[in-house]
Amino acid sequence: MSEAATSESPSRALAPARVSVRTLEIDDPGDLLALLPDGGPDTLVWLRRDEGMVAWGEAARIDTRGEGRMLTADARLRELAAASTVVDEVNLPGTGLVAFGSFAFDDEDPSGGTLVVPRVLVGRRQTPGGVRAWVTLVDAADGTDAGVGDDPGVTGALAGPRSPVREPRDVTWEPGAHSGEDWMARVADAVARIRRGDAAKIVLARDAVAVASEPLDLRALTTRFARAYPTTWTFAVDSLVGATPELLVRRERGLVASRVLAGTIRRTGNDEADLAHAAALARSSKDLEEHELAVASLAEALEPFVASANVPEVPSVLHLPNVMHLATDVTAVLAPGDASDAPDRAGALPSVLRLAAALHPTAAVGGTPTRVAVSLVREIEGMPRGRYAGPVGWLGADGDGEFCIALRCGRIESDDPRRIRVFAGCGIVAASDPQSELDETEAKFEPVRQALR
Ligand SMILES: C=C(O[C@@H]1C=C(C(=O)O)C=C[C@H]1O)C(=O)O
Repeated sequence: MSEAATSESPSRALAPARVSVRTLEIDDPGDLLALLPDGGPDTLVWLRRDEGMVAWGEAARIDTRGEGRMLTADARLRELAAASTVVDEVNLPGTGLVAFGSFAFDDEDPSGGTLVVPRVLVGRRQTPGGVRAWVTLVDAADGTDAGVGDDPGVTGALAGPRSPVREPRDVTWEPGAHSGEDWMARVADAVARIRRGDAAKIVLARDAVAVASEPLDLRALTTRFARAYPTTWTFAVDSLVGATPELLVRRERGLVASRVLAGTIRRTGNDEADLAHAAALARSSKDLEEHELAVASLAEALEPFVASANVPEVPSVLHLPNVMHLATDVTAVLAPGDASDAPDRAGALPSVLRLAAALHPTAAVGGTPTRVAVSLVREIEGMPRGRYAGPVGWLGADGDGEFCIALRCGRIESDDPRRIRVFAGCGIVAASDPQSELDETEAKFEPVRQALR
């Protein structure tokens, strides 16, 4: 889609015309989550295996809606970056001007999408030479001082006042849009449509609402996610919080990577039995078929952007504490964009957000074929997904960054932050059994349930 077409999508940009950004190297602060001053809605987290970023405050915010929500946001961020002053003394992925983003699954969803440029960001990353850490301060004002002249900004950012972390208390659960019985009837409906030949795969999700006695603290939730699921991406962006195992796309210096997951079994807690189940999963024709559909659709969507791609022929089994998934890690080398695609971007590499826009929705969260499956999801699921199953992640002004698929997550309600709506879904194919799919959603709710316990 051209930039001209995307600019028609209704959007609201609260971004100032420019910002002033400065990144400085700091000593390794260790636990990044411990630096967050409070756990309120402006908390931003992107963390995996103790590496990543935490951030807070809003120096700039870009809200978009509609089909072009990601491309519009990408273009707005580029405009902001072009007008801004950036002093980056570290030059690693995640330094300089960085925005965190989250986007709705469905083009028509009123929750649209958001990019936030935080006021303060602290990051840490393993490099061949050891851990490197940095702080980025962003000034929304038009001045040139990012507030770090004599370092009081950095000191203030790292040692400022912190409110006590509020652990979630007295959490009760309310049913979501549909009862378990009702949802299984919807799965049976999807299976019937698939057997009739309407689609090959339809991903159906369900929701539930947890209510705590006090406003939920994003520091408490992300700390629990990061501890229990260190190999997944723990995130908090625009009140969407979770721990997702699925990388939609990473762009780093001309290389792209994506991790396709499809095909799932629940873990039993008995390692020996789980190993046998993992072997069975790797041979299960239902799961392999579901997985192949997902890999093929990702490779096809990536194709126009890359010079070469490596797509393993056989999936591996990803072990998580709650479930195991069939997984395929796809890697590729990007090719510069051509003028017919985006005239202003001829010769430039597509940003990670542009790639995310092209890949979303994958078969892992929509189905196959994409268009038909997404309209069947809308019709059969009967529930707004909001930001669940949409892209969530971050990007830098240079277009590098990471977007995952927002799974194993929930969104804290803005008008009542004691409440969080959580989601889980599964790929339905011709051989799916409604009760097993319901059990699978229960296993996928587990990370959020555990974080709220
Ligand atoms: C849709 C979800 O998970 C997706 C569906 C899977 C499946 O059907 O096997 C596996 C991983 C994810 O790609 C979810 O967790 O909500």
